[in-house]
Amino acid sequence: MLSLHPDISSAESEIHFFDWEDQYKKGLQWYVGQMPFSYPHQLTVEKTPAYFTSVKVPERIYNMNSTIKLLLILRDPIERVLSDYTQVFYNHLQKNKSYPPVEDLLLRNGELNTDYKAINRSLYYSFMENWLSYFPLHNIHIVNGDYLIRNPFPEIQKVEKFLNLSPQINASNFYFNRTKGFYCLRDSGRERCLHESKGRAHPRINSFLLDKLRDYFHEPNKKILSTCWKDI
Ligand SMILES: Nc1ncnc2c1ncn2[C@@H]1O[C@H](COP(=O)(O)OS(=O)(=O)O)[C@@H](OP(=O)(O)O)[C@H]1O
Repeated sequence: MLSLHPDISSAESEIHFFDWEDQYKKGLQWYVGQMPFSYPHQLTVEKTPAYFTSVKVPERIYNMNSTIKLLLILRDPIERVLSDYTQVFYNHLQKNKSYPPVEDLLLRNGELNTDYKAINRSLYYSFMENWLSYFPLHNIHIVNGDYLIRNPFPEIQKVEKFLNLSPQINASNFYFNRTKGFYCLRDSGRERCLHESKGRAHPRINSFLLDKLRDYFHEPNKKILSTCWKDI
């Protein structure tokens, strides 16, 4: 979930991007609890994926700024489950710890293990309801994460429009990197892909588990699509 301070969003705004996770990795923990200062011409963006599923965060953000603009990237919930699993798997691997195969975690006695956190976190509508009790839908822009992977430019154009920014990014800012298997950014001759931990191959799952996941997410998917994502 990205939060944006809208009071300074104008065509002249420059984006000031702040990533708590990144600050943590760089060891700059003293920033925690305190947003960095930004200049009046800067549009401040903060990115914290864990906000979306937090029960307390919507109210806290509302109390800070009730007209804030929110960006939410959602992808096929099954892909999100597998992405979540893959991240945790590699985190364990880095610490030389083992992690069970995906089927062992997602299935219990032949049924979907709905207690597995990654499954719960993919029930988008259940979290969205809480956000919508504080923020109007028109202040939340949902980015289709699967489209973003396949063809990022149109998705970024929609984001610029939502933020009332004059178009600053164009199609030539993206190029497909065959080695990475994803689009990467090109700006003033400089090329940059997302970190190597993003875009790792997901485990292949058997059709039994896939069907269970499809069944489970069928109704919640319909709900989020019909209430929040009508233009897709
Ligand atoms: N251009 C490009 N390059 C690499 N990866 C891309 C790109 N665009 C979208 N993605 C998808 O973003 C997923 C990682 O985002 P995360 O949600 O894990 O990021 S974070 O939680 O905000 O840190 C990541 O998920 P995984 O594939 O599971 O790693 C990617 O599929």
